[in-house]
Amino acid sequence: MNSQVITDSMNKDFVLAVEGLTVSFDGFKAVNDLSFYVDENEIRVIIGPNGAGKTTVLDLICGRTKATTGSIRFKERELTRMKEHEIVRAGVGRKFQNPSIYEDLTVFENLEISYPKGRSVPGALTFRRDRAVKERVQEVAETIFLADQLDQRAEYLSHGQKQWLEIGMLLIQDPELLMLDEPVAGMSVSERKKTAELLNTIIKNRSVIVIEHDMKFVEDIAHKVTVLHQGKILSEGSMAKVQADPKVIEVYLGH
Ligand SMILES: Nc1ncnc2c1ncn2[C@@H]1O[C@H](COP(=O)(O)OP(=O)(O)OP(=O)(O)O)[C@@H](O)[C@H]1O
Repeated sequence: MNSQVITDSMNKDFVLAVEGLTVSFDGFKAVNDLSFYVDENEIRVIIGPNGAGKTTVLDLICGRTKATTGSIRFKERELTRMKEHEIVRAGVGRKFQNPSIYEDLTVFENLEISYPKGRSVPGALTFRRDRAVKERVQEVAETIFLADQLDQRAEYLSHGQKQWLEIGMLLIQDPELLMLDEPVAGMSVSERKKTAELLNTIIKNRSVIVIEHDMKFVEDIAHKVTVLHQGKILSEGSMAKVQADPKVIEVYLGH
């Protein structure tokens, strides 16, 4: 263990601590002895060439794929020993590349059905719960720029709005760690800008991990960038640092 790892792992402020993480598919290590740490209120962007292991890292954190060895600590809990739904309940939200919204429901209904069922409302009377849900839906709709579209069926939203709605469906559960896989793919320039704004707003209460190929967008949001290559960290640090790293230029940015 090098001194950087020792210093990092002793700091209790990390929301997420990934250490020595490896997953082997029939002997092929898609993620290979990976360690990284995410702070509270941090936007971490993971970049790297196709097949670098980016999506597999998110799959491991959310419990969709089981680690072969290593540890994933989220606020003192060991995620590698937990099931996917337990990890969601512990406060980890994950958005996949393709939106999985309900096209035939309205924006309001999509958000409403994502409101956590077990969440207690003071006084727990039905009308109180209904009011709490409504207020929360309204609040989230404003954050995702869809407050004027609450009654619209999701199928009529633009591609970008559908992506925001899915982010809203995760936000309503108030995750402390939100993971997004290529959130601006297929978006217009103005939608990309608004998505950067959205991420910079929601970060106040949580940490976010984003996988992204759009370097302009990465520049707009990343507090720190982790560059993956062949399941390992090739480079890590500020956008300026990784952009100037000859290794990163050689395997990724120069292409
Ligand atoms: N379930 C699996 N079984 C076997 N191999 C897998 C599995 N999941 C991923 N892989 C392999 O692991 C490697 C990493 O894949 P991954 O999807 O994590 O890369 P990525 O960095 O997200 O790439 P991209 O930018 O193309 O999405 C690839 O070679 C992929 O084929």
